[in-house]
Amino acid sequence: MTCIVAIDQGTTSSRALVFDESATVIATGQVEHRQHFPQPGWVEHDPLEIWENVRESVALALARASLTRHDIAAVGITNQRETVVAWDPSTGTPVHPAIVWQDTRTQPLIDRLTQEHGRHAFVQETGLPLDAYFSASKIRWLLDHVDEGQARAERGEILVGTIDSWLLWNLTGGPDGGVHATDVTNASRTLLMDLRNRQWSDTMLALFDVPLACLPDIRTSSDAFGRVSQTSLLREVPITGILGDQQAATFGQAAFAAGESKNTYGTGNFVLLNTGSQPVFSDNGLITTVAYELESGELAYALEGSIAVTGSLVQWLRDSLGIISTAAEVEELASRVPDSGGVVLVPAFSGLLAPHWRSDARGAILGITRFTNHAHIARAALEAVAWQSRDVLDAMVADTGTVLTELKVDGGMVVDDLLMQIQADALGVPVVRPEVAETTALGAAYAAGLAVGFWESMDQLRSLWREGARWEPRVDSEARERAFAQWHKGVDRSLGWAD
Ligand SMILES: Nc1ncnc2c1ncn2[C@@H]1O[C@H](COP(=O)(O)OP(=O)(O)O)[C@@H](O)[C@H]1O
Ligand SMILES: O=P(O)(O)OC[C@H](O)CO
Repeated sequence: MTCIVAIDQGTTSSRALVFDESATVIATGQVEHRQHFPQPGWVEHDPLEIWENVRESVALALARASLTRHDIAAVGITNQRETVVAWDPSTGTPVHPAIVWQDTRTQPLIDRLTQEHGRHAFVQETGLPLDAYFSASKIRWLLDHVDEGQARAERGEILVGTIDSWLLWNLTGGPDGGVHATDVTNASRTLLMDLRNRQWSDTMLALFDVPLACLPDIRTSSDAFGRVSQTSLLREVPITGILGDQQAATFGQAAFAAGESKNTYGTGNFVLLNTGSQPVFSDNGLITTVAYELESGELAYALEGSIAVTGSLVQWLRDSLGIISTAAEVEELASRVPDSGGVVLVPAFSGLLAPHWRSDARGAILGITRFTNHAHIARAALEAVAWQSRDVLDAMVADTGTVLTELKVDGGMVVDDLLMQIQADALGVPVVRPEVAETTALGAAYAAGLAVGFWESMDQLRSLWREGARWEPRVDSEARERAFAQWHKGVDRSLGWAD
């Protein structure tokens, strides 16, 4: 049997999935990595732990599928985006822990640049506002805090990249000829790429003083990136697909036409709307990004609403409040009550991203009475996931006039049937989950498979999409809008809390 391997390196775990030609998952391997919070607002990962976990998850998946490298036509990579790794190419040793997308340590630099230029000064160039979420300020911080960082980066003695580049370089041999490249979707999250020509922007490199010598080449998402090195289980297999995880999910959902969208529920939530071959800019707090570009010339941009805290809110209920012992228990706890009893939970743990973009917001639980119990808090947490998604989808409708008739969903949280019902109720349109909810990995597999002729066309990929489950809205519009207004009251209270 010939298959494709997709590596999905996410915020909480690394997965490897083996897909056959019908886009069915044959086997998976998954390994979680540690989250480091060395100071408030800081989030770090160990790049070597991630690389090791990727190797282990590939080994697990191949063993479970009883396959060897001879059965694998190509490898695709998809990854948590914006997270930055810097390493010494002579040894392959990271010069600092990875700075994760959620990390806000660079807020002072962003504040200074915003004062000087204005928050939206580079939106036409990059699609993005000046924000600590994106890679550029994290790269600047790394080069400032590593011994002789800037000088070594200028000489190419430090390489810098997002997680896809770190994995690609290691997979293709590391110090022995590793390829330093990235794809256009990952590059579009750095604040350093020119959105129109899809190459590093001189203006942005100068603004953040990032040397070109340390950065990867930007390639299309379905490209001949290199072959896996001799030391790997997958040796000689070509790596032919790379996409940032949210773009990969969009591709895996076959949202190939302008107006098609998806919402992925992972550590955070990310809604992407395909806007076609030209970038569309938002008046309502969304960002503009590249959805995909294929070697064949197919190019699509997207509007994106990025929500920082959704699945991680469930982790917080588990790890910090201790009101559940596994993530899955949130559904049972929340279903003990018919509603949140008037409680609104705004999970602005390090500010709010789309559509508010308020770094001064902080988390709030409002409306607590003597009647409130754990179940109400759990229910309010699920409602917060749904309302945050509604805020972003409303912004998309306002920006593009696209009418939402149903919402395609995927990601780790969509196994939660109660959450899916709450989401349908919050939107007033059906929520639809595909049979293969691992659309992130599937998108990377599709990109890799298209490049080697494993799949022939995007039409063929579209025909592989199969509906798995559907939730119809159950509340009337008056009740829905009343609850939504209550949510906004909570959001207003959370703003301006941090200095
Ligand atoms: N049954 C569940 N109900 C609600 N949330 C869940 C459930 N199972 C997992 N989660 C949440 O989903 C997230 C993991 O989703 P995943 O797509 O694997 O994330 P990532 O790609 O960001 O690593 C975790 O934050 C976890 O709290
Ligand atoms: O790893 P995930 O699924 O939480 O996705 C993270 C995003 O790519 C961050 O922008």
